Amino acid sequence: MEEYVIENEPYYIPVGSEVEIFTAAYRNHLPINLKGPTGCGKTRFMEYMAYKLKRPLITVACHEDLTATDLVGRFLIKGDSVEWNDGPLTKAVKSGAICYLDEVVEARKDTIVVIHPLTDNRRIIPIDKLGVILKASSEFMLAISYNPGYQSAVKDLKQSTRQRFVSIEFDYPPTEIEKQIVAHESGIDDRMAGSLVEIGHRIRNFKHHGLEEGVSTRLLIYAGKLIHEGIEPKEACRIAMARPITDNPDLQKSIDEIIAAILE
Ligand SMILES: Nc1ncnc2c1ncn2[C@@H]1O[C@H](COP(=O)(O)OP(=O)(O)OP(=O)(O)O)[C@@H](O)[C@H]1O
Repeated sequence: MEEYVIENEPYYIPVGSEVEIFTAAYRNHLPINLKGPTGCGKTRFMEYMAYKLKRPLITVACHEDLTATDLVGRFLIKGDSVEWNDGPLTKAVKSGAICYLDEVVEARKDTIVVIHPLTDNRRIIPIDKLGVILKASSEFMLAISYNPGYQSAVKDLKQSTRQRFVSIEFDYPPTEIEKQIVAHESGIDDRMAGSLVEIGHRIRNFKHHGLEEGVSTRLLIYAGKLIHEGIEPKEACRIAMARPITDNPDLQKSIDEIIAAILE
């Protein structure tokens, strides 16, 4: 399990009472759903909490081909024999790790059903292929993340799944905290970090004018890193912010204008 242990404290600035809420949920065996846009700090928060609670963290990036077998485990042929291999969820259940299913709506419906008996007071996982039912270690926790921005009728969590989790809502950090994060993570000075955050805010306002999602804290950090390496700031913002978030030339042009105005 050593590979899943987080040895050094991850850099994380709390933005509200999420640390206390997560801790209370953990102590009470409540599964947690982190809701929020991409790149706003959910994964970093999970790493931080796993470190604080001294639990290994097993992260699974969910996708549409992810099967229940991928999570639970499978038999693999090894030489002349067949060996059972625990999947990430089973590993976490046995060892008392925190299992984090990132972007859980991407997973197939039958995959999501596997987590149901683990998220009520039974806290069990049936392993059909072995004919056993495992009871989760008392330190085990299940967390999922979910981006409500991409919500569609086809890709949504069923109420029977949703109502098994307590939810913490995440959003881009408030201005002062986001500045601190961008400066810390990219190495640029506070003034430049302030400008990047301001550009970020202006771009986020476009969300109601055709932009699917605002620019993430992650992208602000990317822009900062490029600037720190010596890339001209306006160019860095264009390639780390304007280009990634939209292919629409009109929107890109408007964003380029914002960048030019702020980085005069
Ligand atoms: N409160 C915070 N404290 C410290 N760093 C933060 C915070 N919020 C965001 N960050 C920074 O933003 C970056 C992006 O966050 P993260 O990777 O956690 O996003 P995410 O919400 O998990 O995105 P996705 O849903 O796409 O996986 C992190 O690498 C981290 O540097």
